[in-house]
Amino acid sequence: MGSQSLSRIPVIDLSNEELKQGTKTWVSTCKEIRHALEEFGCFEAIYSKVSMELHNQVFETTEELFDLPTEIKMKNKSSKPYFDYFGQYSYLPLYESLGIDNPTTLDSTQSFTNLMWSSGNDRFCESALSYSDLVVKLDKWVITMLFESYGVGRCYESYTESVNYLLRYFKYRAPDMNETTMGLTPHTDKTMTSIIHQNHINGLQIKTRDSEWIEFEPSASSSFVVMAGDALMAWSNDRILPCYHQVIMSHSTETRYSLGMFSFSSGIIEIPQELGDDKNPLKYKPFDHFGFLHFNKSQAGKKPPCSIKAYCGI
Ligand SMILES: O=C(O)CCC(=O)C(=O)O
Ligand SMILES: [Fe+2]
Repeated sequence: MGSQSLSRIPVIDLSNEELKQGTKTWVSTCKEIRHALEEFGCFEAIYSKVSMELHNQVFETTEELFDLPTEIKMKNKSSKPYFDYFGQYSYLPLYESLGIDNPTTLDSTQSFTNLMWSSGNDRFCESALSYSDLVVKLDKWVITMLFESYGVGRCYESYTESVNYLLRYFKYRAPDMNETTMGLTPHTDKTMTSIIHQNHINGLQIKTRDSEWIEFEPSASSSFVVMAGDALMAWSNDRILPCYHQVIMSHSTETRYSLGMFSFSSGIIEIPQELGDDKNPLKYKPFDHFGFLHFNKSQAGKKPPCSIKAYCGI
């Protein structure tokens, strides 16, 4: 494992109202996104549509959520793998997390809120909904530009029709003296994309291709880390490698709260023919994304070094 470095991941400003399809800025931003994902598996997006006020409201209500009794939080269950409550792990004592499936719909956000607070919590529900709406727009923007930069804009419609978003809330408390500082062990996400946003406490580290760990330091409160997941690697025929990351908490700091907007396809992901050629034939069969999540959680999925290749590699 390499040492921690001061270098940074690419920063791309996606706040620009002028960013219209077909303009010069649009074309150059498409290239920047593709380059960042191919070289780093991630980038920092500046996205000021999430205002300071919404940022504050989201993190205040996140704190209220984690302050609920554990048995209430454990009611967050799902038949989908990775969509339920995580926490109370002896090897990860700092970490806890909850998820809202389909967070851009009032029905889902409201039913999650009512499950957590039987007498309701309008502020939580409203901020979750407004936040999700904006971050899903950011994700769709990134996907549009990425698909376009590969000349496969035709795939965008069918992908977005089947996309299933999951909003996860994370808490990492500061470690006690002599306690592990590991917030989350090194991993890649099983998603197409993951968009992470945090409060003022750092901890997310990203591994570069040179095996250096970079600590993510947001440039602003409107900073988001956009990461490629394993499914995007397969979709891109290995042009994009997934972002390897971990969370490490330093001693004597406050609690870190973060939010992740995770994208999954509820259908079959087809690898665009255009992303293969004679030298690089397609390396993956069309695959069922949720089938992959189930495989990854099974005993068989834990053995291979790369579970997506084991699941649908050719
Ligand atoms: O909290 C973070 O910054 C990252 C969370 C994460 O990597 C995950 O849940 O997959
Ligand atoms: Fe992750």
